[in-house]
Amino acid sequence: MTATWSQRMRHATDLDWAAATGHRFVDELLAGTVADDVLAHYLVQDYQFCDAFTALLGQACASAPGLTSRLRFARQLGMFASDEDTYFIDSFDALGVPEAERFEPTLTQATLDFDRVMRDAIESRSYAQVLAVLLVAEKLYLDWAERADRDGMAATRPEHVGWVDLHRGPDFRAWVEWMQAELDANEPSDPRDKDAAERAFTRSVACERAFFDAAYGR
Ligand SMILES: Cc1ncc(CO)c(N)n1
Repeated sequence: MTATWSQRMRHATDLDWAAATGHRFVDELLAGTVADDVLAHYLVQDYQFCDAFTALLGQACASAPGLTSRLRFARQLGMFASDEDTYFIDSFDALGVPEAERFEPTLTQATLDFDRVMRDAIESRSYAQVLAVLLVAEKLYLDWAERADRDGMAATRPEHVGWVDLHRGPDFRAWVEWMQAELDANEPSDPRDKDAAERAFTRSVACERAFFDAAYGR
């Protein structure tokens, strides 16, 4: 079997992908040893990431070719507005993150860069470009979270376990696999759109790695 378009994009980013899924932050999260200030900083920045990400999901819903795909994104948007947001609020409470930090933090360069990638995809309105960024964000998180299934997880605090559990399990896996098949089924015939989607994919993987680095780089 020859590799699909999405598999080729994925393999072209092997180095950054492995650095992100094997990152110190993930090691410490799974071990339950991540320092509270590191986790708080990461979650504060990630809440801002989630703002652009929600907009990106909305664009996917708008750019999707038909009702079946559109409803798939609509369901995921609903999950984001409930389970994922609850996790953030509960974790901010547990970690004592003040209001201003929750809603108007100073953004790190890594967050700004990732935000740009997502906003570029939104502005393109290209289904392939939007899906490429979404797929990286979700598949890379599935990959590191499934390390807990393979190796076990020593973490027990809800702020730790909750973040792992949001990114693994049969439903999350099915969502990621659906998106990957959807991207391959919608490989652009326009070479410029295809090229832009490939660049969006690559940039997103580099952003994921830099985002974890930034949790320590203060
Ligand atoms: C930075 C980042 N990438 C991916 C996800 C999950 O999509 C997340 N919550 N944050």
